[in-house]
Amino acid sequence: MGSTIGDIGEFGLIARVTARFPQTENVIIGPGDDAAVVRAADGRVVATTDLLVEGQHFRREWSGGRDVGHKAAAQNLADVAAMGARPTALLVGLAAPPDLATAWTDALSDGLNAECALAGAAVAGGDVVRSGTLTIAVTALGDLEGRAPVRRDGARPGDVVAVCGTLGRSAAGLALLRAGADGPAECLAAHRRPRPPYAEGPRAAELGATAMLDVSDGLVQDLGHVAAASGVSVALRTGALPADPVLDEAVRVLAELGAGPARPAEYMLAGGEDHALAATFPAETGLPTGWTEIGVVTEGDGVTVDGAAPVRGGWSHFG
Ligand SMILES: Nc1ncnc2c1ncn2[C@@H]1O[C@H](COP(=O)(O)OP(=O)(O)OP(=O)(O)O)[C@@H](O)[C@H]1O
Ligand SMILES: Cc1ncc(C[n+]2csc(CCOP(=O)(O)O)c2C)c(N)n1
Ligand SMILES: [Mg+2]
Ligand SMILES: [Mg+2]
Ligand SMILES: [Mg+2]
Repeated sequence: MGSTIGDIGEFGLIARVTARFPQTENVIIGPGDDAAVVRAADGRVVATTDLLVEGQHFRREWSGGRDVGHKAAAQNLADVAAMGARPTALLVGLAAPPDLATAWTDALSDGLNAECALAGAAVAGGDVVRSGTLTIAVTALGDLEGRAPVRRDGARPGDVVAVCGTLGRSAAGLALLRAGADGPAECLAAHRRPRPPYAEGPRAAELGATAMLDVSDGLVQDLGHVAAASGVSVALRTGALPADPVLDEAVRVLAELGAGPARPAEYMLAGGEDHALAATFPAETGLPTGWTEIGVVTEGDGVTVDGAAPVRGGWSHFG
């Protein structure tokens, strides 16, 4: 039998957790004092927070500690990137039952580290408390490095709407896990460890993106926030969505199991948690390489798909 966090206690757990986090040049003072001190070349700090709650965002039978670490970091680092900023540091709150294995928290820390490394960030501090519900609450900080933040309210009629990153794979992965399927592996991996294109956030900002966000709840729903904040309409074309043979295969597997929507586009339009970046660019700017044009900004309100109001929505926690 391995040890549990109840065996080693709060300060044992803090020592164990913090020993796993590397120091980076962004973090001037890391874990061990009352607060961290994080470098921001810019004088402004981008800050964002998102929680992962067992049962709501992950299940321990479907995701290991390392997966949850990757996902907790990714969903926050993606929000920093979506402002056009470079992630610098994470603060990690862990609420956990005392019988949680230390092997699980070690794996969580390793997953946090590995995902942070992909974005150039590091864990700079956090908190641990006892709780019946396993919860990971992450705050991410970022540096705009002199750039203007890319908000949700800057889309203008005539702009091009584009995405970078996968769409629908995470939702398909979750549906596959629910249906007891063991592949396509890329979809299961997308649910367990989303791969946001971090570097594309600052790049899109430099290239003049007028609005940007990461797709957490579903493309249509999230672009609805851009439309509302900007006072415009977003017109999407399903034919322009990036082709994804892996998603096509997942939908075939799900259809055989009698599970899930029939068309890949439905996963791409309504599936959350891929943390792709969606942005609007002035038509004359052109798109950065690696981005796919999926629609245009027009006068009006709301999001349309192929000229009509979409039927299926995205994720909402409270119905
Ligand atoms: N409890 C809260 N107190 C203050 N602000 C909040 C609270 N919850 C959300 N917000 C703010 O509301 C805005 C929208 O939050 P939301 O969580 O939907 O965005 P997101 O983090 O990009 O998406 P997601 O959580 O789906 O990844 C953000 O600016 C967020 O900081
Ligand atoms: C076990 C389990 N059940 C359901 C889901 C699906 N899910 C949960 S939250 C969310 C949207 C983003 O959340 P937030 O807005 O909190 O960032 C989605 C698509 C999951 N991942 N795991
Ligand atoms: Mg949030
Ligand atoms: Mg977001
Ligand atoms: Mg959400």
